[in-house]
Amino acid sequence: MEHYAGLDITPPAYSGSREVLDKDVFRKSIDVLAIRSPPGKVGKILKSEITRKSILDLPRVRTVVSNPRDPDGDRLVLLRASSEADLAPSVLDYLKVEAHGFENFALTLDYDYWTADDILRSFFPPELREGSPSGFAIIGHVAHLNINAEYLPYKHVIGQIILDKNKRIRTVVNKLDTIDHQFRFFKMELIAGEPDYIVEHHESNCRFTFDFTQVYWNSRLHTEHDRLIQIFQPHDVVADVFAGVGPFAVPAGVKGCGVLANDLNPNCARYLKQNVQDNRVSTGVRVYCEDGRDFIRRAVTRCFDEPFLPYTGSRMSRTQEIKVQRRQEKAPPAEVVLEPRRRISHFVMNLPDSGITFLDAFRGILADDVRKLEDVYDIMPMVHCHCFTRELERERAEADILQRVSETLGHPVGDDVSLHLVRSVAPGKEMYCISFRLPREVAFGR
Ligand SMILES: C[S@@+](CC[C@H](N)C(=O)[O-])C[C@H]1O[C@@H](n2cnc3c(N)ncnc32)[C@H](O)[C@@H]1O
Repeated sequence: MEHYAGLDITPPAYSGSREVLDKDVFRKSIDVLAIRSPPGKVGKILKSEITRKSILDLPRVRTVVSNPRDPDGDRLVLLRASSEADLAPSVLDYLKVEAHGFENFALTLDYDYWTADDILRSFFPPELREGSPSGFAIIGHVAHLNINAEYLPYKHVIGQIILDKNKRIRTVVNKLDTIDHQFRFFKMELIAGEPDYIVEHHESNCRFTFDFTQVYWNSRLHTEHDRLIQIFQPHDVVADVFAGVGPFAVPAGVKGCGVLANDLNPNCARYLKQNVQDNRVSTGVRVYCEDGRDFIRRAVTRCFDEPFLPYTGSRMSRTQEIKVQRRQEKAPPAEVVLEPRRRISHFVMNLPDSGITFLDAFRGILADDVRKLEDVYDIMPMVHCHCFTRELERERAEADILQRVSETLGHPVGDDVSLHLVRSVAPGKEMYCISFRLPREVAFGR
């Protein structure tokens, strides 16, 4: 309970219906001490070091109001006090000189004043007050909650409060237990607002549009997306095996990378294409919709046979690119030799549940009798593979992941390897990203 020198600034205990929120119950009148001040002196009183800490300072509440009994006369400056006894002697002495005396003022706080947390705590029966479900993820205009079973009877009220208290939110959904096992998106139920699930979400300075009911999106991964995007150099080619709607692929394209982006979910591929267009990276980002294993096997040939245009430091339109290409074919500039990009520098594999099991697809991807891939792949690609582990202790987690990776590759990973703890996804379950250089023995092996 928050006390302001005798003032009880807490919402009233809820006494209305538990099915439908009765907003009137949250109206509360608080007797506040005020001083009468001539309009010309209000500024001085507000700024005074002596009174500063005694002035009422509540969010969204006006501190200086007109006197209901004398609207054209003195102003009322509201204090953090219910009576003169709450004020320090120095403050009383100062105000006796500067102001025209004290007055009681009935301050009304209502539903609009209280925060979502205040209202939820007041609304729930005492046994549910701790840990009330006010946390949610925001994806575009959608608030996404994961409500615990004991709060489910109140889900519509919870949704209503979140909707009322967050102006950007138009739709509130609760995650249901069922997950689409292949494409990793959750079933959800509408608990308040409009049934509009097509969101426009911003991440890594890019705009993403997608239907939140049909594709995977997790805002908690944004630092992981940014981390890998920072590792990519603008001249790199990146193959994103499980690209979703493009949180790695699109920003990488914006950075200048050539990107082969793939997702087996046709809805992902559809929105990925749209996001590529909306962020104007169509020339650098190519979209595929196939199984990750096939995509890994085809990526090298695709990049070799249809290389990405050289990185020139700027994003170009298709027409500009063609012009540059023609110019280079005719007379490449003597000082800067811009090579078409035929080599994949990074594979990204964010499907933590089963990503490691796809690593066998790398066996022999560079064993090609026709194309001279040894010359192009003087530097081997890095593979960034996300995965889960039940091992919570760092050394054991690393050993567990390394063992599974080596087993599926059929070869130990070399020295160029690092592991990054992405986040704890559940009690006893951590998400890691293992980054390793693809061993030559694996890629060139028959
Ligand atoms: C965990 S999500 C990651 C999406 C995105 N990369 C991100 O970071 O938000 C995994 C993605 O892999 C896709 N997927 C699942 N199985 C696949 C497969 N066999 N081949 C290709 N994509 C697959 C899913 O549709 C989903 O979009």
